[in-house]
Amino acid sequence: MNAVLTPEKVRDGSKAGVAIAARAPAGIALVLLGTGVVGGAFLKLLNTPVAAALRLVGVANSRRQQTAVEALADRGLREQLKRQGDARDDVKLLNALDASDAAVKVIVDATASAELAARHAEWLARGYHVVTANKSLGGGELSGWRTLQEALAKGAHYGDAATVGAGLPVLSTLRRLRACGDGLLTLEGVFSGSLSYLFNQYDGSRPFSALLEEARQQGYTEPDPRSDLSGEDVARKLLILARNAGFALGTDEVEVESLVPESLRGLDTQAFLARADELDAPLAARHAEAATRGNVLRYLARLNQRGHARVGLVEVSPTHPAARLYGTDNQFALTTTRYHTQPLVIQGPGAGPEVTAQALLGDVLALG
Ligand SMILES: NC(=O)C1=CN([C@@H]2O[C@H](COP(=O)(O)OP(=O)(O)OC[C@H]3O[C@@H](n4cnc5c(N)ncnc54)[C@H](OP(=O)(O)O)[C@@H]3O)[C@@H](O)[C@H]2O)C=CC1
Ligand SMILES: N[C@@H](CC=O)C(=O)O
Repeated sequence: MNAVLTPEKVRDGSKAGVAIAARAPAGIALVLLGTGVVGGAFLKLLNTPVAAALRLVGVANSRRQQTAVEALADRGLREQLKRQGDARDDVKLLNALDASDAAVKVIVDATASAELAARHAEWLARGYHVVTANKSLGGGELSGWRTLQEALAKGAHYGDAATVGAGLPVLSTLRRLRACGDGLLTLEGVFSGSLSYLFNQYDGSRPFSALLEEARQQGYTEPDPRSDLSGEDVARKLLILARNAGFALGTDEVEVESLVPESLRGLDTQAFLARADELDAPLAARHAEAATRGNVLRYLARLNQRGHARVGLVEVSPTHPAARLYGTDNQFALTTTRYHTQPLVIQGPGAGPEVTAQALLGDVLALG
């Protein structure tokens, strides 16, 4: 993420929402669910020339929504929505999409809501396209994944580039290899931008919780950072990749190591954040232990050839590829039937508002 677009600036809405709706003609009409870190950055992109053929006809946060043309064109749309707008009502929001004369109608999900993700397949079946940063369907229960596949088999489009690597070309590569008859053998790497940011920097000199707060401020973490620290978000990405490679894994088939102590698990998000310093001592001990052997800690995801999947904290030597990452770098090493001597490696920033919003925009534009 660059220095200009902090979540605070995204959250204050001053940078987003400039005359988005008032342009014509629109080839693609869309509604946006979620105006947080990613949704706010997406609104900014809608104001750039590449989005000229897109028409925003509705936008919603968790409490309010807006479908009025003048309001959607307001410079401070995102901020305005915090104070005013209609009560949340998906039916009314989708009516706005139906009322549009655009040939292509898209629902963009920039939330982390499992309830909304559970509706993706239904929306696809009704003829809308769905573009999502929300991993809860693709990386959730296998039954949901199967329902999604049924909807896709009928020709609907599901833009999910943002769900893995914040838009790094991982899913597209995997699908392309598969379409060419190449099979995934193993998959390994760092699939979390926030955990990468944390462990790339953590050397024991600053409390882990201070780094976590930095990651949160930069917009790298999930709305509740325990989704990252628990390994849940990494497990979702591993499931999305594995399923796209043909491994129909259930959520209970991924071994997940959580970094969240038992005492911090049952709290609401604010209470957890207030006690985040309780993460410090256990991680300092893990770090010191690894350091005695000259090693470092990295949170890795692995899928082996037998379909065994694990995500967790691993001690690696400083020469390990995952030990040489920077910032929010993700790393995906794909060993396949044709890339078997050396893996195909995809690496780059794997979290942050701008790259993630760009992944959403790319998926929307691909529908045109
Ligand atoms: N941050 C990143 O780097 C990346 C994030 N993602 C994914 O993007 C998604 C959003 O993340 P992020 O922007 O960081 O999260 P935020 O918490 O910043 O934003 C979430 C937004 O979703 C809104 N929301 C929640 N429930 C609903 C609902 N039922 N209807 C409409 N809006 C709702 C929230 O509303 P309110 O404002 O009222 O709280 C908020 O505006 C997550 O699924 C995340 O995994 C994916 C790749 C990278
Ligand atoms: N919280 C996630 C954001 C992208 O999915 C991460 O840290 O990778």
